[in-house]
Amino acid sequence: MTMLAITEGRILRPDLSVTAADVLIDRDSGEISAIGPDLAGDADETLDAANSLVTPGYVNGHCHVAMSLLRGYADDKPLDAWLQEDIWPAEGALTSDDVRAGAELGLLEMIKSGITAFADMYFHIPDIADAVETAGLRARLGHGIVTVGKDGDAAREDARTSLEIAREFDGAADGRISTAFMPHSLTTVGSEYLDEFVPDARAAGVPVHYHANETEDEVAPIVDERGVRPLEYAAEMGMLEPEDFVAHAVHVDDTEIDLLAEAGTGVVHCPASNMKLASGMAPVQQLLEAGVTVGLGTDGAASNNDLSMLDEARDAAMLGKLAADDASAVPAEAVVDMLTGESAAVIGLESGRLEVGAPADLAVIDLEQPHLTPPHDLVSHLTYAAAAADVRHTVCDGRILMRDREVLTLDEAAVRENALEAAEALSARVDG
Ligand SMILES: N[C@@H](CCSC[C@H]1O[C@@H](n2cnc3c(=O)[nH]cnc32)[C@H](O)[C@@H]1O)C(=O)O
Ligand SMILES: [Zn+2]
Repeated sequence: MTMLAITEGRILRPDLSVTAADVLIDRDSGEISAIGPDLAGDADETLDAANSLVTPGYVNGHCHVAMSLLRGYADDKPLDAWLQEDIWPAEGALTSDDVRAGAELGLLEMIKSGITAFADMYFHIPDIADAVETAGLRARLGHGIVTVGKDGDAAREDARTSLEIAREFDGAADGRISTAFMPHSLTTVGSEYLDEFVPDARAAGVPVHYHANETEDEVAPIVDERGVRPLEYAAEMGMLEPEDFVAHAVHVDDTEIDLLAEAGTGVVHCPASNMKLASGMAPVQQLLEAGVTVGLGTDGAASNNDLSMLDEARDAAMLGKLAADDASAVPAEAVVDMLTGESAAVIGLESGRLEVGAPADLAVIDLEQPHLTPPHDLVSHLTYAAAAADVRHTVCDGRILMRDREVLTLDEAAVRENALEAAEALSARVDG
C-alpha cells in the first residue's frame, strides 16, 4: 500500500467548517483513508500544506475543453451569430490533432486552477479521452450532436456517433472517464433523432447532457412550434431523468423550475459565458430554493475566456445577487457547494467532499497572499477572493497532478508550443 499525506493544512470539511489536520490518501484505491492530526508518519510521500487551505478539487460541470484553441478567436457577439459566423466554421476546420492540442492546453489550465473533474461536450472524443487519461483528471465526456443544416444521413450518423462513443468510453482510464449522450441543444437537434436515440442511451446506462434555455432564441421556437416550454418538451422526450443534466437554464419559468426539481435533473450554471454572450441571468437563487441541484461550469474558453472555476465561483455569487436583486442571494456557502460536491453530483461523480472513503480529489490553496489576508472566513475567500494562481497542488484519484505549481502529468512548455502551432495553422486555413 502506498500512502500520500497532505500535511499541516487547513481542511475544508463537507459541512464547510475548517479544521487543522493532515489528510492521508491510499494511492492504490485513490481514496482518502484518514483525516486527523500527525498522519505524516503513515505515508511514504508528503505534500506540504502549511499556511494553505485544502479543498475538494473543483468540478467543472460543463466545458468544451478543446475550444481552448479558439480562445480570443471571436468575441463580443451574441450566441447565435458567434456560433454560426465564427465558431462553427473554425470548428469545421479542426483536425483530430488540433482537438488533441486544444484539449491538452485546456487540461493544463484546469490542473493549474485546481480542477480535478469536468464534463465535456465536443468531437474527436477518442483524442480528448486519451489526453484526459494522460493528464490524470476525471471526466464525463460526450460527442456533441448537431443535426440542423445536415442531410438526414449525416445527421443520423452524428447522433449514432454520440451513442457509440458513450458506450465505448464509459469506464475508460481505469474508471476515471465516464460518458453521456450529448445532443447539443433542443433547437439544434431534430426531435426524430431524440426519439430514436434517447431510449438507446437510457438502455446503455448513460445520462443525457445538453444546452437548454440558454437564450430567448432557444425558447421561442419551441413554444411557437409545440406550445410547451423547452424543458416540458425535454421531459416529453425522456431527457429529464435524475442522471441527466442541462447547461445554462437561463430562461426558465416557474413551471420549468418545478419540473427540474421534481425530476431531479441537475443544472450547470455558467455565469461567465452567460454574461459574455449576454445570454441573460439564470435564476440561481430560485433554483436553489426550489431544490434543484446546481453545479458550476466554465463552458468553453472561447466564451469565458479562461477555465478557472474560482473565477466562476465569484461570478456565480455576484450574478446571483444581481439576478435576485438581493445581496443575501447565492451566498458564499452555496457557491462553495456548487464549486465542489454539488457540481460533482450534477455530473454523476462521487468526488467533491473531503471525508474518509471519498475519492482523493483535492486542491491546495496558498493562503500566504495579500488578497487572502486576513483569514476571517475561508469559505468567503474561496468564493470571493481566491484565484487560479493561488492553487499550489492538485491531486486526483490519489495521484499528484501538480506539486508546488509544477504540473507533473503534462509537459507545460510542449503543450503550449503544440497549441500555438495548431492555432496558427488553423487561422491560416480558415482565414487565409
Ligand atoms: N458535432 C457537432 C459539434 C457539437 S460539439 C458542441 C458544440 O457546442 C458549442 N458551444 C460552445 N459553447 C456553447 C454555448 O455556450 N452554447 C451553445 N453551444 C456552445 C461548441 O462550439 C461546439 O460546436 C457539429 O457537427 O457541429
Ligand atoms: Zn456549452
